[in-house]
Amino acid sequence: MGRLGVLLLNLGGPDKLEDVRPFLYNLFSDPEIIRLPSPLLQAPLAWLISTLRAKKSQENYKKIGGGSPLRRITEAQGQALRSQLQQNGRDVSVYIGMRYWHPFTEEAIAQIKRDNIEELVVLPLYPQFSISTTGSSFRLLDRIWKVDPDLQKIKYTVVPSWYDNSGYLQAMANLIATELDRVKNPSAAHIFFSAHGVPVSYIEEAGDPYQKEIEACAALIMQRLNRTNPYTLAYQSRVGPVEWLQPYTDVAIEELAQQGVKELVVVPISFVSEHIETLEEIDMEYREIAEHAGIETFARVPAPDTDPTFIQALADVVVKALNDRPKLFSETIQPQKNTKLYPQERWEWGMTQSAEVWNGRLAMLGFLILLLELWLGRAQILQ
Ligand SMILES: C=CC1=C(C)c2cc3[nH]c(cc4nc(cc5[nH]c(cc1n2)c(C)c5CCC(=O)O)C(CCC(=O)O)=C4C)c(C)c3C=C
Ligand SMILES: [Fe+2]
Ligand SMILES: [Fe+2]
Repeated sequence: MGRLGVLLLNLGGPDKLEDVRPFLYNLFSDPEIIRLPSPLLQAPLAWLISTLRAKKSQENYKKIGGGSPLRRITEAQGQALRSQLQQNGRDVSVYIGMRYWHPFTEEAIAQIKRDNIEELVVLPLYPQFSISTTGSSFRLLDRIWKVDPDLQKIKYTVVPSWYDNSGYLQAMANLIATELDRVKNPSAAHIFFSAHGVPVSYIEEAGDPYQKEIEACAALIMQRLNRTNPYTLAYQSRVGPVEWLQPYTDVAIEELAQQGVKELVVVPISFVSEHIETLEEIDMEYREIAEHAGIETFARVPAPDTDPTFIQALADVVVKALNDRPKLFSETIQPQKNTKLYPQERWEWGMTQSAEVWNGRLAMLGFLILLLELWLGRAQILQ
C-alpha cells in the first residue's frame, strides 16, 4: 500500500472579525449556495449580500469570542483521527480542506501533492449529504482533479455520507443520554433535533437527498438511544426570502411550549463540531425564544467534536472506504443542470438563441429589481 491520506472536508469559518466579509463573499459566490440565471451576476450579488450581511454576522461572531472555533476543532479532530488510525495499525496523513475559508481545499490539495500521497480517502465532516455542503466540495475537487495529471495518479475514494454509521449513532446516543440524565425528568423531557435547513427547491428541484437522510438519521439515533421520550425534528438557520425546509426551529419550539412542554433537550444534528450555529443560534437565540415561550429547561447536547466514540466512528468510516470499491466525485449526486437554487424567481430557460438573448436581458432586469428589493428590505431579508 502506498502513502495514505485522509482529506477532511468542512465549510470553514472566519477566524477573526475582519475575515467575516470575505468569508461571506466566498460563500455567496458559490453557485451551489445561490445559483443565478447568468453566472456573470454571481460575483456582484455575492459582493452585495456579503456587504449587507457582514455587520449582523460580525455581531454574532463577537458573541462567541470574535471568530469561529471551526478550524481549531477540525484540526483537533484530524489529529485524533490520525492517532486512532495509527492505533488501529494504519499510518495516515490527515489534511483539512475548508470550502470557504482557511485552510482552503486548494491548500490541502497542494500539500497532498507535496507529500506524494498515493491513496486518498475524501471524508466530509457532514454526516448527511447536501448539494450545498458535501456536494459543493466534491464539485470543486472534481474540477481541480480534471485539470491536474499529478492528482489523476492518486487512487482516491469519496464518502458521500455516513449518517447511518453505527459508531456515529452510538456517539450521538451517548451524548444525548448524558444530557437527558441531567434534566429534572429524564424520561419525559422532549428531545428536539435541530438540523441545518436548506431551501425547499434544493430537495424538490435539484434532487438533494438531504431531508431524507436527516429524517432517517434522527430516527436511527432514537432507535439507538432506546428511550421512550417524545421527539421533534425541525430546521434552523434559514437565510433569505425563499421557503426553507419546515418546521422551522423557532416556530416548533414555540408550538411545543404552547402544548405544555417544559423541558427541551436540543440536539444539533447536521454538525459534528461546535460553531456559530450551535454556540450563538441555538445557545443564545433559540434559548431566549424557548424561555420567553415558557420552557423551563433548555438543555443542549454538545456536538461530538473529539468525543472518542465519534473519532473511532470516523476511523471505521475511513477503513470501510478503503476496503470498498472506490467511489469517484462524478458518481455522487449532482444538482440537475440549470436548476434554480435560491433566490427562487420564476426563470424560464430558453431553448432557442433569441430566447437566450431575452433571458439575458430579463436576468439583468431581474438583478436590478433584486438589488432594489435587497436595498429596500434588507433588514428582513438578510438578518
Ligand atoms: C444561504 C444559504 C446557506 C445554505 C443552503 C447553507 C447550508 C448549510 N450550512 C451548513 C453548515 C455551516 N454553515 C456555516 C455558515 C454559514 N452558512 C450560511 C448560509 C447557508 N448555509 C451563512 C450565511 C453562513 C455564515 C454565518 C452567518 O452569517 O450566519 C458554517 C460555519 C459556521 C462558523 O462557525 O463559522 C457551517 C458549519 C450546513 C450543514 C448546511 C446544509 C446542510
Ligand atoms: Fe447556516
Ligand atoms: Fe451554512
